[in-house]
Parts: sequence; C-alpha cells; structure tokens
Amino acid sequence: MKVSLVGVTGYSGMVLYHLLSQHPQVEKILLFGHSATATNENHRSTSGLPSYLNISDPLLPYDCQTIEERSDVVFFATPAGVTSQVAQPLINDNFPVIDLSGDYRLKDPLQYQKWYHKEPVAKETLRKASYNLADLSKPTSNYVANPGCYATATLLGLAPLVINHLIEPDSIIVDAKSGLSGAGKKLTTNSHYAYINENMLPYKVNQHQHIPEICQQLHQWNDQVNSIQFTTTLVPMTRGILASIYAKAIKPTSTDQLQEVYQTFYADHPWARVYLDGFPSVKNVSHSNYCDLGISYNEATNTIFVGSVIDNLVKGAAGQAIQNMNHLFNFDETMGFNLIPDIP
Ligand SMILES: NC(=O)C1=CN([C@@H]2O[C@H](COP(=O)(O)OP(=O)(O)OC[C@H]3O[C@@H](n4cnc5c(N)ncnc54)[C@H](OP(=O)(O)O)[C@@H]3O)[C@@H](O)[C@H]2O)C=CC1
Ligand SMILES: CC(=O)N[C@@H](CCC(=O)OP(=O)(O)O)C(=O)O
Repeated sequence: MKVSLVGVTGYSGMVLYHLLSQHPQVEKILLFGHSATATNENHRSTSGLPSYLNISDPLLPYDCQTIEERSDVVFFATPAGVTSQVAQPLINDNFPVIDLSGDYRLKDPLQYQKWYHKEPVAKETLRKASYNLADLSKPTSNYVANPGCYATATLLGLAPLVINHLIEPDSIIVDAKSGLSGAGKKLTTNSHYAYINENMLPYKVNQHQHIPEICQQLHQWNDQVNSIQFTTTLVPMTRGILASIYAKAIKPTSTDQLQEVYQTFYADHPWARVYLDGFPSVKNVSHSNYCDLGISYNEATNTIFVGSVIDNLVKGAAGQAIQNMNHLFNFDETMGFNLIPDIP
C-alpha cells in the first residue's frame, strides 16, 4: 500500500517515518509539508528535509487531492489546529486518515475550544471521527483520532479498574511525568536546556488538554466516572511517560488479586505487560510499543496504586498510529513492529 505522511520533520513524524519504512505492507511513503512553503517533486535537492534523516523522497506541498490520488491512507503528525483546517475534504470523501493531533478526539466542540483554546470543527464532523485507543478497540470509521500520549498511559493503567468497577468513581488521581520530546521540537522557555536540566516542574495543572479526553473514555467505560485529578510534570528526560495512578478500592482487596485482574484483562493484548514483581521504569519501554504496568494495594489507606509507563513517541504517538493503521486495513495488530526496548 501507499501511505502519505504530513509532518515528517517533527518528532513523532520522524518516528512514524521510521516505522512505516519497515512495515511489510507499505511499499511507498509520500511526504507532505506545509501547503505554501514545501518545494515540489522536481526539486529534490532543496526538499527542505534535514540531511540527517537520510530521506531521498521529496517533501511535497500539502495537497488533499494528491494525497487521495496517490495513496491509500494519510497520517497527520501535525500540531493541534492543522487537521481542523485541512482535513474536511478527506472526511467528505471518506478517505482513511490517522490523525495524531487532538483536533478530532473530543466529541463536544465546546470542550475542544475550552481545553485547546482553538476553533473546533462542527459536531457533525466530529461524529465521523473515531477516537481509538488501539490496544483495546478497533476504529469504527475511516477518520481515526489517535489518543494523546498522557491519555494512553493513563487509560491503559486505569482500564482494568474502571471497566471492572473496582474503584470509587470519583477517587482517581493521576500524577504523570513526561520527557521533553512530548512537547515536540519547538523550543520554549520551559524546555530550554539550561532551565529544565536538573530540574522538574508541574505544568498545565488542572488545565491539561488530555483531561477531557481521558474523562470522555473513562465515562464511556463506566458512566459513573466523570472527573479525575490530573497533574503533568516535565522532567529532564528525552523520552518516556510515567503515569502514577491512585484510586480508592470499592472494597478491600490485595496486590495479588489486582495483579490477577490485570493479567486476565491484558492476556490477549501483546503490547501490555503486567509486572508481578516490582514496577516498570520508562527505560523498560524506551523506543518500543509496550505499555508496562505495576500494581500495588495499600490496605492502610485502601488505595490502589498503578504505575504505567510508555514511550511517548512510540506507544504515545507513532506506534499506536501504526496499530490503528493495522486495525483499519485488517492487518495483524503487531505487523511492522520490529522493536524491542533499548537500554540505556
Ligand atoms: N511528541 C509527542 O510525544 C506526541 C505528539 N502528539 C501529537 O502529534 C502531533 C505532532 O507532534 P510532534 O511530533 O511533537 O510535533 P513537532 O512540533 O515536533 O512537529 C510538528 C510537525 O508538523 C509540521 N507542521 C506544522 N504545521 C503544519 C501545517 N500547517 N501543515 C503541514 N505541516 C505542518 C511541522 O513542519 P515544520 O518542520 O515545517 O515546522 C512538523 O513536521 C501533535 O498534534 C502532538 O500533539 C501526540 C502524542 C505524543
Ligand atoms: C511534555 C509535553 O509538553 N507534552 C505535551 C503533550 C502534547 C501532546 O501529546 O499533544 P496532544 O494534545 O496532541 O496529544 C503537553 O503536555 O502538552
């Protein structure tokens, strides 16, 4: 199949290119940039792609028609606010899209406006997109809204507890930490080396755009869950997310019982690994598509703790996008993943 990719010069776009180029079903990758500034196919030498990428393919100016005529699916690894502007013709034609941004994740346009501070697309258009956490479901439409990185770590950590009604619905607290690549390639004051090196800071407290996305999915699993307490912290790592999740048990339980619940829940899910001894670290999943989970119960406080780790660029973005492509085209879910975690 032929695949189009918009945003190869970004962090998740580069990882996506890497994964697509080793996917056995992908014979051609067409690269698209901004509509106005990218060069055309005849100007390979000034393609605008950094030479370290070692990509000989040209970067084409963004154009829906070319994408539809010359490929079978398009990935958008572009910031929020791009697909809401450019993807409508693809939706009208029911062309397969996998969107890594948050533009089509929330069903309620007012929620998007509130949390992303951008203009939403119309509600009817949002209905045509399917938010799909690829480890637990398959897309129900051709427009796939790939989940956010923090949301992925959090939802995979909470799914067995929420779906099995094992926790007090209003007791969820998530303390999530991310490496800097989660913020993309643009430089900000907080991501400047001199500031973030040897440093850590909470940011977007109670304002993070993944809060409504997480609540939307949790509510779908269990309609008694309406809100969560969610804090994000930037830590001086390149890759990785650790979501530390806390919730009150509905009734007293034990670590052994909970580990069994998680093992049963994830038994047929190749990318989720449940630890029976200790807790996973972000290095355990680095450069891989795994989500590793460790669970503990504190009977003194009746609190369940779950540690959920992912690589934000793979499971949190490009890897999950490939899983969603595999679902969309009925390939085996694990196809194209020749990845094992690499330490250090
Ligand atoms: N980084 C992560 O860990 C994760 C990211 N995401 C989401 O994935 C998307 C990409 O993130 P990330 O890779 O971090 O972002 P980057 O900032 O690293 O890269 C953004 C890419 O989008 C391109 N781009 C920007 N505007 C346009 C436009 N109008 N038309 C075409 N191309 C455009 C940029 O091109 P140029 O180089 O020319 O500027 C660049 O290639 C975002 O929506 C992000 O929220 C989701 C999960 C995790
Ligand atoms: C470390 C860091 O800054 N992370 C980003 C995650 C961005 C992201 O994944 O954006 P989406 O909303 O499109 O999913 C953040 O907290 O905003």
